[in-house]
Amino acid sequence: MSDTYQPDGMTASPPRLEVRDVTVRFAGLTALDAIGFTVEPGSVHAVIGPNGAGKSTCFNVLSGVYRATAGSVRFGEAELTALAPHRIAALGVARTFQNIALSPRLSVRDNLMLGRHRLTRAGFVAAGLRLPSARREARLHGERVSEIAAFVGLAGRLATPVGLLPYGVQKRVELARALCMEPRLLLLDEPVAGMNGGERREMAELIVAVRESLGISILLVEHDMGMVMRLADAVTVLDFGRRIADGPPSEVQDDPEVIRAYLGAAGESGEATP
Ligand SMILES: Nc1ncnc2c1ncn2[C@@H]1O[C@H](COP(=O)(O)OP(=O)(O)OP(=O)(O)O)[C@@H](O)[C@H]1O
Repeated sequence: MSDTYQPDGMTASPPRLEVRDVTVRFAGLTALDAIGFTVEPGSVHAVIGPNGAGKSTCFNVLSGVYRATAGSVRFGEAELTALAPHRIAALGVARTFQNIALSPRLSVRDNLMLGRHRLTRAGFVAAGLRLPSARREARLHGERVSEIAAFVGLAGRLATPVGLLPYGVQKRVELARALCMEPRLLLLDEPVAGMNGGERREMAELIVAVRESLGISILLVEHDMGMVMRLADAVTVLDFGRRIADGPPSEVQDDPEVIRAYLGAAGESGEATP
């Protein structure tokens, strides 16, 4: 991994994310029931819970895809609950998806350039006419893309169409694309789902590198308990839309209610316990 990539000036110290009393109801079903937690600046915070606990709903509220029925989400001074996804992204909140959301026919470089879209100042017409200002801007974005690709270990793959890459590498491209938005808070939705052991270890190392080298706050939803316990500074546990535990991993994993929730889920679905 390269050490030349640094966050831009805006990312020097990320704001605190404060989720307070957030409720989401879907036609009679309460997917989130007045949940709250705080992501401290520069920390790795995990949201875990059995299937259907409300983890994805929580992510969708934070990124503006779902509107909360009640409650507030503050990112520094900004209230996120009333904002559209592109406005939230503009504040420096970037996300990856559970299922890869890249353009498989485009090269890694082109996918990463799409990640820089919100930072592009040259208008559509200037870019289309290839005016000098637009060319200069494209060159700077291209250099930044190269730095970020090197940071995540993709320098040699920039010209490769994403669809030809192994799954674990595609997940790294997704993370790189999110970094291309120069985020201050990164939302990672099951970053190691579907990966083999080696790919999981590499992704875990990359997440640590992002936190340590860039100081970006990271909020992740993850089923791999071993990874959560090793990586996270703090863990929030959801079950049936309620917050049942919140704290450092060492405390949360011994919490009787957490053990009960996971044992119950394992009894129904055969999933691993924490
Ligand atoms: N758009 C929606 N419309 C109706 N119900 C929904 C919607 N999205 C989620 N739900 C319901 O809300 C509850 C929480 O779902 P959610 O996907 O947030 O859980 P999860 O913890 O992410 O689960 P998993 O681990 O399986 O991804 C579930 O009962 C789900 O069926």
